[in-house]
Amino acid sequence: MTGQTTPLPEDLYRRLGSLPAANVGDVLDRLYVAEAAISTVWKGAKVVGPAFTVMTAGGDNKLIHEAIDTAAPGDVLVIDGQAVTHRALLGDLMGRRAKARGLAGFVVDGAIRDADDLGAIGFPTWARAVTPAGPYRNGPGLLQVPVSVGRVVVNPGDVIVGDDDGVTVIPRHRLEEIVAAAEAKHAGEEEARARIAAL
Ligand SMILES: O=C([O-])CC(=O)C(=O)O
Ligand SMILES: [Mg+2]
Repeated sequence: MTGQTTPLPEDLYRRLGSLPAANVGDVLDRLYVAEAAISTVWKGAKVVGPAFTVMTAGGDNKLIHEAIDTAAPGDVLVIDGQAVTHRALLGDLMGRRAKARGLAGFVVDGAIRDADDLGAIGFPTWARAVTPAGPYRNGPGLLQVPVSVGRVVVNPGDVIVGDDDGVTVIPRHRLEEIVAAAEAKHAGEEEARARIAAL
């Protein structure tokens, strides 16, 4: 199955782009937040976009190459690498191809390499580990199936919100409700900041 993801309504990109992943997680009852090991490989990365999912055998990136070629602009590749960290599933060359295709970022339950170069090209990437050891490219793997990343189930089209704190996953059918609730939560925190500053 390689079905295309549905882009988000434009205003939701803007609204989610100004919300911390933490506040989005808060209004999901603090569930749907990838465990801490799934962390940004360069500081300042931020992503919002629909998940294009990849399940791959540990240490093998054959299906990630296919995903880079077939995902839609704006998609976040969410890669279930079985939490294997002794081989990097991708690096800056794949990041450059993904960026050239207009993809929005990588979230990898596995390892990556070339972390500094991914930062230099500004391609948002979260991963469990960084290692210089390269991948194999034999398969197997699957595209656009439910996957697990950082102990959270991600379905194709779920909405990924990633920042310096980590990655939160919004189930697609709850998108509008969760964005509105997270905005209220964020506004409440901004008020608290102002109150504290005035003490
Ligand atoms: O060699 C690979 O398959 C992964 C890699 O380092 C790159 O994409 O730069
Ligand atoms: Mg490389």
